[in-house]
Amino acid sequence: MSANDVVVHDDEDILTAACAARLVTRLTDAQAARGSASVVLTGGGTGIAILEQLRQSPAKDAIDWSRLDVYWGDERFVPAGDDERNDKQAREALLDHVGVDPARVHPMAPSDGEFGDDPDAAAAAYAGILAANAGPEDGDVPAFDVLLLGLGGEGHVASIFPDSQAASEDRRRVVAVRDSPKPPPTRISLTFPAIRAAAEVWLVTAGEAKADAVALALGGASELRLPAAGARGRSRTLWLLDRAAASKLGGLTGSVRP
Ligand SMILES: O=C(O)[C@H](O)[C@@H](O)[C@H](O)[C@H](O)COP(=O)(O)O
Repeated sequence: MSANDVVVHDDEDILTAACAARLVTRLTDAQAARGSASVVLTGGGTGIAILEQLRQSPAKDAIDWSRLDVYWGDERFVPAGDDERNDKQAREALLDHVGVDPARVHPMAPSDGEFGDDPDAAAAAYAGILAANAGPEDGDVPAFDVLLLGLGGEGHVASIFPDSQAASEDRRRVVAVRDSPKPPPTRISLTFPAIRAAAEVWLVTAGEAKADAVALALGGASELRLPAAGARGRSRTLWLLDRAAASKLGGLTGSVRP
């Protein structure tokens, strides 16, 4: 497992702008090397702010959007047009404004879609989409170039909440989540085995309300109690924080191996 690299920025605006700039570099490098790239998006205020920063950046035109696969790490299981949908928010913030290939944008199913109100069927279908897009050496999940995660104050990532079934799932790559403590209650989420298929995992968060979770995760908390601790990329795990979120790290930045 990769060590945790920690980078701290002054405030949330600089954090999200710098993260958007990193995405340009990471995705253009992957496209130069292999012809295409893949990214896994997250919901939440910080995750969507990164996409807005990217939309506003002239450097976004360096990405060949038609050769990018877009996935989601989790989704709120609500109807297609609902403003709560992570994919709707991502489209409004960025995807509707760039030349993505609709066939390469892979949203999780809504609650009024082909699987009706059955999140287990929708989760299983998404696992099928991941498997269908995995390369010959990838197993059943693509080796995503970068997987973005926001962070909850109690340490959740994607829709993997503390002490939940999703946090201890070691077989299925995508699961339905019910009774989520963060509304809406029903969600679909990648599990740790799917998250860890990514080459790089970037945990991006801002604000004092996240400081305890950041310090505990980087201090070696268990992934069952504090799911952020279990989110690791194969070659890199990068924590991108603002000063407030990093305020309980005791100045610890750089490479941290709990
Ligand atoms: O759909 C969601 O709600 C998320 O994907 C969730 O994991 C989110 O990223 C965190 O809760 C952080 O959200 P904030 O950035 O708004 O704090």
